[in-house]
Amino acid sequence: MEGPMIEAKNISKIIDGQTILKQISFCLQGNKAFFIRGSNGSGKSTLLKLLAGIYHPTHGTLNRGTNRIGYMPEHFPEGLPFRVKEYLSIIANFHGYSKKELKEYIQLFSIEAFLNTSLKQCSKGTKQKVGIIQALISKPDILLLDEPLTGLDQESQQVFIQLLDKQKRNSMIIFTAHENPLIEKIADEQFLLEAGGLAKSNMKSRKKQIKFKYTRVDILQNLQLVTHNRNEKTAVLSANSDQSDPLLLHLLNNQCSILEVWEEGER
Ligand SMILES: Nc1ncnc2c1ncn2[C@@H]1O[C@H](COP(=O)(O)OP(=O)(O)OP(=O)(O)O)[C@@H](O)[C@H]1O
Repeated sequence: MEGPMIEAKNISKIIDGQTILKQISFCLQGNKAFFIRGSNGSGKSTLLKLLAGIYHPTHGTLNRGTNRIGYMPEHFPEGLPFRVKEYLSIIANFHGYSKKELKEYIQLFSIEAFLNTSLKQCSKGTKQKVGIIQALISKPDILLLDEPLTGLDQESQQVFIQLLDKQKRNSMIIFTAHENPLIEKIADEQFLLEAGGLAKSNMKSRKKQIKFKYTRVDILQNLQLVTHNRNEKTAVLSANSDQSDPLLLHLLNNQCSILEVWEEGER
Protein backbone atom coordinates (compact mmCIF):
# COMPACT_ATOMS: atom_id res chain seq x y z
CA MET A 1 0.00 0.00 0.00
CA GLU A 2 1.26 3.48 -0.80
CA GLY A 3 1.14 6.66 1.26
CA PRO A 4 2.58 7.75 4.58
CA MET A 5 3.36 5.24 7.29
CA ILE A 6 3.77 5.51 11.02
CA GLU A 7 4.88 2.57 13.13
CA ALA A 8 5.02 2.13 16.90
CA LYS A 9 6.75 -0.81 18.55
CA ASN A 10 6.00 -1.42 22.22
CA ILE A 11 5.84 2.26 23.11
CA SER A 12 5.09 3.26 26.68
CA LYS A 13 4.74 6.70 28.19
CA ILE A 14 5.33 7.30 31.87
CA ILE A 15 4.84 10.82 33.27
CA ASP A 16 5.66 11.60 36.92
CA GLY A 17 5.72 7.89 37.71
CA GLN A 18 2.26 7.34 36.16
CA THR A 19 2.05 4.88 33.26
CA ILE A 20 -0.25 6.53 30.74
CA LEU A 21 0.42 4.35 27.70
CA LYS A 22 1.58 0.77 28.03
CA GLN A 23 3.47 -1.19 25.35
CA ILE A 24 1.47 -0.01 22.39
CA SER A 25 2.27 -1.36 18.92
CA PHE A 26 0.65 -0.46 15.61
CA CYS A 27 1.45 0.26 12.01
CA LEU A 28 -0.76 2.74 10.18
CA GLN A 29 -0.38 3.31 6.47
CA GLY A 30 -2.04 5.12 3.61
CA ASN A 31 -4.14 8.20 3.08
CA LYS A 32 -6.85 7.09 5.45
CA ALA A 33 -8.51 8.55 8.53
CA PHE A 34 -7.89 6.73 11.81
CA PHE A 35 -10.16 7.60 14.71
CA ILE A 36 -8.81 7.10 18.25
CA ARG A 37 -11.55 6.71 20.79
CA GLY A 38 -11.38 6.24 24.55
CA SER A 39 -12.81 7.65 27.75
CA ASN A 40 -11.61 10.92 29.32
CA GLY A 41 -8.09 10.50 30.66
CA SER A 42 -7.42 7.30 28.71
CA GLY A 43 -4.37 8.86 27.04
CA LYS A 44 -5.61 9.97 23.59
CA SER A 45 -3.94 13.40 23.73
CA THR A 46 -0.76 11.83 25.08
CA LEU A 47 -0.69 9.41 22.15
CA LEU A 48 -1.17 12.24 19.64
CA LYS A 49 1.62 14.25 21.31
CA LEU A 50 3.92 11.23 20.91
CA LEU A 51 2.97 10.92 17.24
CA ALA A 52 3.55 14.66 16.79
CA GLY A 53 7.03 14.41 18.34
CA ILE A 54 6.15 16.68 21.27
CA TYR A 55 6.66 13.81 23.71
CA HIS A 56 9.16 11.01 23.34
CA PRO A 57 8.27 7.47 24.32
CA THR A 58 9.67 6.38 27.69
CA HIS A 59 10.18 2.90 26.20
CA GLY A 60 9.85 1.48 22.69
CA THR A 61 10.38 2.98 19.26
CA LEU A 62 8.26 5.21 17.11
CA ASN A 63 9.04 5.50 13.41
CA ARG A 64 7.45 8.46 11.65
CA GLY A 65 9.78 8.25 8.64
CA THR A 66 10.34 11.53 6.82
CA ASN A 67 6.66 12.41 6.82
CA ARG A 68 5.64 16.01 7.40
CA ILE A 69 3.41 16.17 10.43
CA GLY A 70 0.62 18.70 10.96
CA TYR A 71 -0.64 18.80 14.54
CA MET A 72 -3.61 20.53 16.01
CA PRO A 73 -3.51 20.35 19.82
CA GLU A 74 -6.63 20.04 21.95
CA HIS A 75 -5.83 23.41 23.55
CA PHE A 76 -4.23 26.09 21.44
CA PRO A 77 -1.09 27.47 23.20
CA GLU A 78 -2.36 30.40 25.27
CA GLY A 79 0.79 32.47 25.54
CA LEU A 80 1.84 33.06 21.93
CA PRO A 81 2.67 36.79 21.59
CA PHE A 82 1.24 37.26 18.09
CA ARG A 83 -1.78 38.64 16.35
CA VAL A 84 -3.74 36.11 14.25
CA LYS A 85 -2.48 37.38 10.88
CA GLU A 86 1.12 37.63 12.07
CA TYR A 87 1.09 34.10 13.43
CA LEU A 88 -0.50 32.50 10.37
CA SER A 89 1.82 34.44 8.01
CA ILE A 90 4.89 33.18 9.89
CA ILE A 91 3.68 29.57 9.66
CA ALA A 92 2.67 29.99 5.99
CA ASN A 93 6.09 31.46 5.09
CA PHE A 94 7.86 28.70 6.92
CA HIS A 95 6.05 26.04 4.90
CA GLY A 96 6.19 27.89 1.57
CA TYR A 97 2.45 28.52 1.54
CA SER A 98 1.33 31.43 -0.63
CA LYS A 99 -0.58 34.44 0.76
CA LYS A 100 -3.39 33.61 -1.66
CA GLU A 101 -3.77 30.06 -0.32
CA LEU A 102 -3.70 31.33 3.25
CA LYS A 103 -6.38 33.92 2.41
CA GLU A 104 -8.63 31.13 1.14
CA TYR A 105 -8.50 29.38 4.53
CA ILE A 106 -9.05 32.68 6.34
CA GLN A 107 -12.19 33.27 4.27
CA LEU A 108 -13.34 29.67 4.54
CA PHE A 109 -13.31 29.85 8.34
CA SER A 110 -14.59 33.45 8.45
CA ILE A 111 -11.85 34.88 10.67
CA GLU A 112 -11.19 38.06 8.63
CA ALA A 113 -12.57 40.23 11.45
CA PHE A 114 -10.02 38.85 13.93
CA LEU A 115 -6.81 39.09 11.90
CA ASN A 116 -5.49 41.97 14.04
CA THR A 117 -6.64 40.48 17.34
CA SER A 118 -3.91 39.07 19.54
CA LEU A 119 -4.12 35.31 19.94
CA LYS A 120 -4.46 35.67 23.70
CA GLN A 121 -7.65 37.70 23.27
CA CYS A 122 -9.31 35.48 20.66
CA SER A 123 -12.39 33.50 21.59
CA LYS A 124 -12.06 29.74 22.03
CA GLY A 125 -13.64 29.07 18.62
CA THR A 126 -11.37 31.53 16.81
CA LYS A 127 -8.29 30.01 18.47
CA GLN A 128 -9.57 26.62 17.38
CA LYS A 129 -9.87 27.83 13.78
CA VAL A 130 -6.34 29.27 13.87
CA GLY A 131 -5.17 25.90 15.23
CA ILE A 132 -6.84 24.10 12.32
CA ILE A 133 -5.40 26.46 9.70
CA GLN A 134 -1.83 26.24 11.04
CA ALA A 135 -2.04 22.42 10.91
CA LEU A 136 -3.39 22.43 7.34
CA ILE A 137 -0.85 24.91 5.98
CA SER A 138 2.02 22.75 7.17
CA LYS A 139 1.22 20.62 4.06
CA PRO A 140 1.11 17.49 6.19
CA ASP A 141 1.60 13.91 5.06
CA ILE A 142 0.15 13.01 8.44
CA LEU A 143 -2.45 15.28 10.06
CA LEU A 144 -3.00 14.85 13.80
CA LEU A 145 -6.16 16.41 15.19
CA ASP A 146 -7.05 16.42 18.87
CA GLU A 147 -10.79 17.06 19.25
CA PRO A 148 -10.77 19.53 16.35
CA LEU A 149 -14.47 20.43 16.38
CA THR A 150 -14.59 21.57 20.01
CA GLY A 151 -15.73 25.19 20.18
CA LEU A 152 -16.56 25.52 16.46
CA ASP A 153 -19.95 26.86 15.43
CA GLN A 154 -22.20 24.56 13.37
CA GLU A 155 -21.34 26.19 10.05
CA SER A 156 -17.59 25.95 10.63
CA GLN A 157 -17.99 22.33 11.73
CA GLN A 158 -19.60 21.51 8.38
CA VAL A 159 -16.90 23.43 6.47
CA PHE A 160 -14.19 21.57 8.34
CA ILE A 161 -15.76 18.12 7.90
CA GLN A 162 -15.99 18.68 4.12
CA LEU A 163 -12.41 19.95 4.08
CA LEU A 164 -11.10 16.90 5.92
CA ASP A 165 -12.96 14.59 3.59
CA LYS A 166 -10.98 16.16 0.70
CA GLN A 167 -7.74 16.29 2.73
CA LYS A 168 -7.82 12.49 2.97
CA ARG A 169 -6.66 12.37 -0.66
CA ASN A 170 -3.34 13.95 0.36
CA SER A 171 -2.80 12.99 3.99
CA MET A 172 -3.21 10.33 6.59
CA ILE A 173 -5.45 11.72 9.34
CA ILE A 174 -5.33 10.53 12.94
CA PHE A 175 -7.92 12.19 15.12
CA THR A 176 -9.86 12.14 18.36
CA ALA A 177 -13.40 13.51 18.55
CA HIS A 178 -16.74 13.20 20.27
CA GLU A 179 -18.89 14.34 17.34
CA ASN A 180 -20.60 11.57 15.37
CA PRO A 181 -21.00 13.50 12.08
CA LEU A 182 -17.22 13.92 11.86
CA ILE A 183 -16.52 10.31 12.81
CA GLU A 184 -19.11 8.88 10.45
CA LYS A 185 -18.06 11.07 7.54
CA ILE A 186 -14.31 10.62 7.62
CA ALA A 187 -13.16 7.68 9.81
CA ASP A 188 -11.97 4.62 7.88
CA GLU A 189 -10.72 2.69 10.90
CA GLN A 190 -11.03 3.14 14.62
CA PHE A 191 -8.90 2.21 17.60
CA LEU A 192 -9.90 2.00 21.23
CA LEU A 193 -7.51 3.25 23.89
CA GLU A 194 -8.27 1.53 27.17
CA ALA A 195 -6.21 0.80 30.29
CA GLY A 196 -3.13 2.20 28.56
CA GLY A 197 -3.42 -0.24 25.62
CA LEU A 198 -4.61 0.28 22.06
CA ALA A 199 -6.84 -2.15 20.17
CA LYS A 200 -8.41 -1.99 16.74
CA SER A 201 -12.15 -1.76 17.06
CA ASN A 202 -14.94 -2.25 14.54
CA MET A 203 -16.59 0.75 12.96
CA LYS A 204 -20.20 0.93 14.02
CA SER A 205 -21.85 -0.81 11.08
CA ARG A 206 -24.66 0.83 9.21
CA LYS A 207 -28.01 -0.92 9.08
CA LYS A 208 -28.97 -2.94 6.04
CA GLN A 209 -32.35 -3.07 4.40
CA ILE A 210 -33.59 -6.19 2.67
CA LYS A 211 -36.49 -6.28 0.23
CA PHE A 212 -38.02 -9.72 -0.20
CA LYS A 213 -41.09 -11.57 -1.54
CA TYR A 214 -42.74 -14.10 0.74
CA THR A 215 -45.11 -17.01 0.23
CA ARG A 216 -46.28 -17.47 3.85
CA VAL A 217 -47.39 -14.46 5.89
CA ASP A 218 -46.31 -16.03 9.21
CA ILE A 219 -42.66 -15.46 8.21
CA LEU A 220 -43.19 -11.76 8.91
CA GLN A 221 -43.62 -12.31 12.65
CA ASN A 222 -40.79 -10.85 14.75
CA LEU A 223 -39.19 -9.14 11.76
CA GLN A 224 -38.47 -5.39 11.96
CA LEU A 225 -40.39 -4.31 8.85
CA VAL A 226 -39.92 -0.90 7.24
CA THR A 227 -42.60 -1.37 4.58
CA HIS A 228 -45.08 -4.12 3.71
CA ASN A 229 -47.13 -4.55 0.52
CA ARG A 230 -49.78 -7.20 1.13
CA ASN A 231 -50.99 -7.28 -2.48
CA GLU A 232 -47.54 -7.93 -3.91
CA LYS A 233 -46.51 -10.04 -0.92
CA THR A 234 -43.31 -8.04 -0.58
CA ALA A 235 -41.73 -6.37 2.45
CA VAL A 236 -38.61 -4.44 3.40
CA LEU A 237 -36.90 -5.19 6.69
CA SER A 238 -34.14 -3.39 8.51
CA ALA A 239 -31.28 -5.24 10.24
CA ASN A 240 -27.92 -4.50 11.78
CA SER A 241 -25.14 -5.40 9.34
CA ASP A 242 -23.94 -8.29 11.50
CA GLN A 243 -27.47 -9.79 11.54
CA SER A 244 -28.18 -9.44 7.84
CA ASP A 245 -26.50 -12.69 6.68
CA PRO A 246 -28.37 -14.92 9.18
CA LEU A 247 -31.60 -13.11 8.26
CA LEU A 248 -31.05 -13.65 4.54
CA LEU A 249 -30.49 -17.34 5.21
CA HIS A 250 -33.64 -17.47 7.33
CA LEU A 251 -35.68 -15.86 4.54
CA LEU A 252 -34.26 -18.20 1.88
CA ASN A 253 -34.95 -21.24 4.07
CA ASN A 254 -38.58 -20.11 4.31
CA GLN A 255 -39.36 -19.90 0.59
CA CYS A 256 -38.77 -16.16 0.30
CA SER A 257 -37.11 -14.53 -2.71
CA ILE A 258 -34.57 -11.79 -2.01
CA LEU A 259 -35.31 -8.83 -4.31
CA GLU A 260 -32.76 -6.26 -3.13
CA VAL A 261 -30.28 -5.50 -0.32
CA TRP A 262 -28.85 -2.03 0.41
CA GLU A 263 -27.25 -0.03 3.19
CA GLU A 264 -29.45 2.40 5.08
CA GLY A 265 -28.85 5.98 3.89
CA GLU A 266 -27.63 4.81 0.46
CA ARG A 267 -30.76 6.11 -1.28
N1 LIG B 1 2.04 16.52 31.41
C1 LIG B 1 1.39 15.71 32.23
N2 LIG B 1 1.71 15.59 33.51
C2 LIG B 1 1.06 14.75 34.33
N3 LIG B 1 0.04 13.96 33.96
C3 LIG B 1 -0.33 14.02 32.68
C4 LIG B 1 0.29 14.90 31.73
N4 LIG B 1 -0.28 14.74 30.54
C5 LIG B 1 -1.26 13.82 30.72
N5 LIG B 1 -1.29 13.40 31.99
C6 LIG B 1 -2.22 12.42 32.57
O1 LIG B 1 -2.33 11.35 31.65
C7 LIG B 1 -3.64 10.84 31.60
C8 LIG B 1 -4.13 10.86 30.15
O2 LIG B 1 -4.29 12.22 29.73
P1 LIG B 1 -4.72 12.59 28.26
O3 LIG B 1 -4.90 14.06 28.22
O4 LIG B 1 -3.76 11.97 27.31
O5 LIG B 1 -6.14 11.84 28.15
P2 LIG B 1 -7.29 11.99 27.05
O6 LIG B 1 -7.74 10.61 26.70
O7 LIG B 1 -6.83 12.85 25.92
O8 LIG B 1 -8.42 12.73 27.89
P3 LIG B 1 -9.64 13.70 27.42
O9 LIG B 1 -10.61 12.85 26.62
O10 LIG B 1 -10.24 14.15 28.72
O11 LIG B 1 -9.06 14.83 26.62
C9 LIG B 1 -4.47 11.70 32.54
O12 LIG B 1 -4.59 11.01 33.76
C10 LIG B 1 -3.64 12.95 32.71
O13 LIG B 1 -3.84 13.54 33.96
